Amino acid sequence: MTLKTVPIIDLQPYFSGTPEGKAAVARAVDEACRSIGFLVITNHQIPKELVDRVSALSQAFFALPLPAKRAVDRPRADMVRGYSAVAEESLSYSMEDAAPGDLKESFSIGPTDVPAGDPYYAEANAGPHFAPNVWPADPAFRAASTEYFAAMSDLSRSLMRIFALALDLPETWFDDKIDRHISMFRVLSYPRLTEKALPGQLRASAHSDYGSLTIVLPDGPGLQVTTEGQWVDVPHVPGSFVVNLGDLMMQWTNDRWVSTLHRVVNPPIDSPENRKRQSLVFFHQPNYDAMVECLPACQSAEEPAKYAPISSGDHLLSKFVKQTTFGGTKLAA
Ligand SMILES: O=C(O)CCC(=O)C(=O)O
Ligand SMILES: [Fe+2]
Repeated sequence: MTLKTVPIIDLQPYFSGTPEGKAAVARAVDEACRSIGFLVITNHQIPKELVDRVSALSQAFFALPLPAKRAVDRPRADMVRGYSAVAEESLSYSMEDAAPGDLKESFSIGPTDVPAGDPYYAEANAGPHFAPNVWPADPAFRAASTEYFAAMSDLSRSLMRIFALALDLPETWFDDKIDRHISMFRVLSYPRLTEKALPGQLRASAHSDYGSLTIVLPDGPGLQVTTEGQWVDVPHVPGSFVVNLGDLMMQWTNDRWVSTLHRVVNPPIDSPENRKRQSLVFFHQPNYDAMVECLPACQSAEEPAKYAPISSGDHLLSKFVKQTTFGGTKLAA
C-alpha cells in the first residue's frame, strides 16, 4: 500500500527503550520508508535552544552583504564547502536534466572533528570527503554549526538503529558503518521573490537525495514530495524534523524502501506567503569505505540483488561525476 501523505511519527517510544515501544516505532518507520520515503519526526531529543541558535546565526550570515559571503565561497567544484550564491546550482542537474538555477543560496560544512595525523582521513579514497571547512568570521556561527553537526550525527545514529530494527537486523548493525560518516550540513536560504521566476525555475527543483537519510528543518511550507504520480505537501509541523531516504538506502534495501522525488515550490509572488524561507538540511552519508550490498533480508528468488556492491564514498562520487557530465561546475546536494 502507498501512503498518500507523509506520516508524523513520535520517536518517544523508541527513546523510552521498551522492546514494544521500539518495535512499534520501527513498524511505523518501515511503512513510511516502503511507501513514501518521507516521515516527520517528533520528540527527537534535539534541544530547541540549539535549533533556534543555529537558525538565528544562519539568518545573520545570509543577511551579510554579498562580498562578505563570497569571502567564504565554495573552494572547488568537487568540495561542497562554504557559500554558493542564488541560482548557482540546480538540484535537477543530478537527474540528467539541466534546468535554470535554483532560487536559493547555501552554506555547507562537512565533518568537523577530523583527527590530525590519522591516515584513514588522508587516504586516496578519502578524496574530498574530509575537505577542510571554510568558516565566516563570526565564532558563534562556527560553534553553533559544529554543535548542530554533532547533534544531527547522534540523531542519524538513532534513526539508523530504528532502520536496523525495521529491517529485522540487530539494532546496532549500522553503527560501525557510520562511525566516521562523511555527511554534510547545509543551510539553505531561499530569498523572497522580487521578480517572476524563469519558466521551470523553483526554489529547489525536483530531485532525490543521494545518501542514507536526510534530516530537514524547514521554517515554513513549500516542500513537496511525489506519491502515486502526484505532488503532495510535506506537513509543516513546528518543532519537528522532516526525514527522507536517499538513493543509497534504496539501493541498500534492494528497492524495498524508496528514495522519493521532492522539490521546494515558489510562493505566489503577490501574496503574503512570499517570504524568505530557510531550512537546515543534514545529509547523512556512511563511512566512505562502508560497503553497500543489497541486504539479504531484502532479496528473494523473485527479487534477487538489483545492484552490484559499491562503497559509500564511490556511490557519492558517482553522483558528482554524473552531474559534471552536464557541464555543471556546481554539485547538487
Ligand atoms: O529546503 C527544503 O525544505 C528541502 C531542500 C532539499 O530537499 C535539499 O536540499 O535536498
Ligand atoms: Fe532534497
